Amino acid sequence: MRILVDANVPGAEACFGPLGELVRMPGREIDAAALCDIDALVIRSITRLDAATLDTAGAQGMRLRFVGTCTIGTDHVDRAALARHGIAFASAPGCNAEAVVDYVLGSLLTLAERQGWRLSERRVGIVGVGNVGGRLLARLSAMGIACLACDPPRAEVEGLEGFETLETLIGECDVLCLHTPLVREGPHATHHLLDARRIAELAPGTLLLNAGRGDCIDGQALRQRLAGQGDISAVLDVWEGEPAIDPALRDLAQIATPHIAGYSLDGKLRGTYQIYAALYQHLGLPRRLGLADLLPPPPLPRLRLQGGLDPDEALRCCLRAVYDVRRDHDSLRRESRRRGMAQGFDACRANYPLRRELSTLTVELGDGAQALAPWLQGAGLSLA
Ligand SMILES: NC(=O)c1ccc[n+]([C@@H]2O[C@H](COP(=O)([O-])OP(=O)(O)OC[C@H]3O[C@@H](n4cnc5c(N)ncnc54)[C@H](O)[C@@H]3O)[C@@H](O)[C@H]2O)c1
Ligand SMILES: O=C(O)[C@H](O)[C@H](O)COP(=O)(O)O
Repeated sequence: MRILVDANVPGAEACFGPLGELVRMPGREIDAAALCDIDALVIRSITRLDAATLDTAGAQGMRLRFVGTCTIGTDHVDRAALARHGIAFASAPGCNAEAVVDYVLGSLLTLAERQGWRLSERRVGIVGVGNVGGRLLARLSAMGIACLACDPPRAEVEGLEGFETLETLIGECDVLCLHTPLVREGPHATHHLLDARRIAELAPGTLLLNAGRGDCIDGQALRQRLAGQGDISAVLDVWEGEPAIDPALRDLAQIATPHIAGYSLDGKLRGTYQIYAALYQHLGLPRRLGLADLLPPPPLPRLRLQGGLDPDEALRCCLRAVYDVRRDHDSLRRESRRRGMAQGFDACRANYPLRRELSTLTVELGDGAQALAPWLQGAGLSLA
């Protein structure tokens, strides 16, 4: 059996090596020709598998029978075309959701520090309350932070209680976090969900964060609002036109990162493992590995806090000990200036440094720090 795996999929040798010949390729280079002499394909979100690519490969005698994407998002794959060619498909729901929540908390605490506000005093609107948004809602609520949730597809099925409209969130929240998939058609389409009209409605002082998909925001309208009035802030991890993103928007965003919100080692290995499990099931083979076999111990397992820090400062210390979002902002700026936008964007992702999730850190609370326990635990830290 021949398996083609994106070069940016960790744990691939252990998971897929025993099945046969493993071929590695940069995800953006996987095209119809690459699909012709393989039996299984393991990708990430940068490989576009559209009908034209599959039809071209099909006409050349493709024998591909399984495609797995080690990602949450699936908008890069035409699932109907895969089905038409008789190819099984699996994705990795929720695999890196905790990492995205770490990213959101780190970004909010960084802007709180720069702009002089406290996280506990903000009201946060969450748009898209699935694996990512749901975990964000759970962590912020456990910290006692006021949240409003907007998820019309869920509200339709579960009832309106607990859900607000996007207009309410825009009118009432200081922070708006977008965690929606990219859906181009239908009653709940998310393409330009934040369009020019909604961007104009954001109150001065609003912080807009997008870690869903770039096309969920009209980037040109956001750039105009940031450049013109300069009275709102943006944290952007995802962009229209990746990897050749708009340099002006990058410069105007308070935090600008190269689609790495979910890039913890834990999240990536969970994704690999979910696809490993799906492929073995597809082949009717028993699994020999557990996720714990893939995950190394964290480099920083424990930290001790004494009294004296306020809650935001204490959480910032713990978060930055594990993951500092400012590093990713700086590396996008540096690499895109050095190599050009598209190559710099991809270089940051291909050479991404080791990052673990917040939950891998256990915090000991010393004298005077005990009162921080609910806040830190709510944020996702383990307490000794
Ligand atoms: N930046 C990153 O690194 C990163 C990492 C993981 C996921 N993502 C993106 O985030 C998206 C969400 O991830 P998830 O794991 O929470 O997915 P999910 O499918 O578990 O949840 C998505 C939620 O969005 C809701 N939704 C759909 N249309 C909506 C609309 N018009 N308005 C409001 N809500 C709507 C759905 O009902 C669902 O509850 C993914 O599809 C992916 O594109 C990005
Ligand atoms: O959908 C996802 O899971 C994320 O967007 C994913 O982490 C993005 O990483 P990529 O697949 O682009 O390497």
